[in-house]
Amino acid sequence: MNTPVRPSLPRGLYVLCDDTVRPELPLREKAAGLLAGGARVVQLRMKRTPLREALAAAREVVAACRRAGAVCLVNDRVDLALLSGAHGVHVGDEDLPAEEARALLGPEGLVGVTVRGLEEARAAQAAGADYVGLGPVFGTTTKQVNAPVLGLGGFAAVVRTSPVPVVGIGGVKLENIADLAATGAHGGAVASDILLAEDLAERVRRLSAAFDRGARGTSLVGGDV
Ligand SMILES: Cc1ncc(COP(=O)(O)OP(=O)(O)O)c(N)n1
Ligand SMILES: Cc1nc(C(=O)O)sc1CCOP(=O)(O)O
Ligand SMILES: [Mg+2]
Repeated sequence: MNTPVRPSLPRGLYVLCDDTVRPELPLREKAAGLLAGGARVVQLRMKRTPLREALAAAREVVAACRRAGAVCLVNDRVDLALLSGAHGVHVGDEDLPAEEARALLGPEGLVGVTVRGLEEARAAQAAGADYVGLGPVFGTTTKQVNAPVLGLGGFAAVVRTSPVPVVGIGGVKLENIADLAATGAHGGAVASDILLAEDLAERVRRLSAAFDRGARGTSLVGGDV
């Protein structure tokens, strides 16, 4: 009998396909732009889309991601992740607990968990998380976050000792993603810096390249990004 294999979370740029940023642009068009730019990880974050529309959007975006070979995670909703055939889910304090998300998804689903520090990262691992989203690394206007800004130093300190891969989130942009990657972060999650760009695909390309450069230790601080 074959053991189900859980996909691994690709390292690098992690994009939020978000309905709160530039809400007039449909999610499927956002996803098309992100995938055209080579996005390898897409999180579908739907905060204002009615449930049935959200299910339809999830099915469309997951199918597009699968055709492009990208990993698609649904934010908050394990039910939508299961119904749409997504690769997994991302949950935080206001969502199902990580243990329950893991139980519902089974061993083959990816589970990401929001954390604010090292102790929470350890707890997330014990609860079955594959990775943690740690933030806010920088200030963000996309969401009101009730937690202090970590800054690059605070973020790096958690990355160094976290038992699970860490994706940085909150105010991650072209001018700071290489430095974020240079801390050893597994990924950099970006919403507004991409979704507000005129050319989403081009912004994805530039952010991915900057992350990869930073991860290789060749970040040019203040240089050509
Ligand atoms: C990669 C990643 N990290 C953190 C979050 C935040 O999740 P959560 O705390 O559940 O807040 P909402 O996104 O649901 O507002 C995330 N979405 N992605
Ligand atoms: C959805 C989200 N969660 C955060 C957290 O710290 O938990 S920060 C954030 C917003 C990310 O958007 P942007 O890239 O536009 O700053
Ligand atoms: Mg959530």
